Amino acid sequence: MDSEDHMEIKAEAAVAEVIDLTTSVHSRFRRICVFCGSSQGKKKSYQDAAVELGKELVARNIDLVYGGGSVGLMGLVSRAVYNGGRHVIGVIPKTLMPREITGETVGEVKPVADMHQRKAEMARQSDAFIALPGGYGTLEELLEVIAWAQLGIHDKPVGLLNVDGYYNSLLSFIDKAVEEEFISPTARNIIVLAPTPKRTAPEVGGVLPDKITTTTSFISVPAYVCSVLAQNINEYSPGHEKVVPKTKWEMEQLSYCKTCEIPGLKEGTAIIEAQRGSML
Ligand SMILES: C/C(=C\CNc1ncnc2c1ncn2[C@@H]1O[C@H](COP(=O)(O)O)[C@@H](O)[C@H]1O)CO
Repeated sequence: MDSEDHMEIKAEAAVAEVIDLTTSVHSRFRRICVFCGSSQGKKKSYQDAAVELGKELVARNIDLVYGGGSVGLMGLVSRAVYNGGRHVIGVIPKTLMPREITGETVGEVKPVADMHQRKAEMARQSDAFIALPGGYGTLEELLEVIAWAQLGIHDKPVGLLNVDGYYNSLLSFIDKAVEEEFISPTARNIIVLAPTPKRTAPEVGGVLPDKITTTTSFISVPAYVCSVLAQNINEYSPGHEKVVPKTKWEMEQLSYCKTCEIPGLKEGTAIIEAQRGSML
């Protein structure tokens, strides 16, 4: 047995131990919203991470909120949670509902009018967010919940599962924005953690780092990373300053009456969306 094999066995034992420990951990979250690709991505590690994240949620008795459908990583994570016996809520805009677009959704389907409502509903339903690799849709969803956290619209943790360094360039960009003083250093920490699973980490051999940082290296075992991610978002408390307190959003969210179903209101009249702030 060469030293690499030996290392791998040690790491697998460590993973087993971590999973064992975490299955008995009770999360403060009941539901987590996962943003991820409607495609599966090129590397198997992306797909493995989706399945492992789903299993980790099950192990922690956490239900899933996601964008509905069975395509890509969305399908993998939702089936892993559903097959593990947890509740799955898929929030789908009516226009995406035809089966040939999204595939067969497992669990509960919440139809919504459009993409804006979908994001609001996914946020309302969840206690935390985790992004896996994905494309434009995932990026948009991820950046919106980060921006909302910065503004104080919600104070829910946002986790990033940086599988195989997929998000390294985004993280470098964010670091650049901090350096150039467009993002405050404290707002940088809205992203709870960014593990980089990499098969290069003898230092991991059975030892759990307290916190994962962007530079932490990992043996490429998504289960381990998912487990630590779940633990770290569980411990998150917002450290950044809030521009507008949540209570103010609750008071001042405006929307415009489109259907005019409210007696005495003219179509297009601004109304206070009383529910919205309290939903988030
Ligand atoms: C256009 C494609 C598939 C369409 N099917 C989708 N079904 C449900 N939700 C979707 C779909 N495509 C995008 N989404 C949402 O965006 C996120 C993923 O987008 P990405 O661009 O693939 O990262 C996902 O979280 C959904 O909310 C074929 O791609």
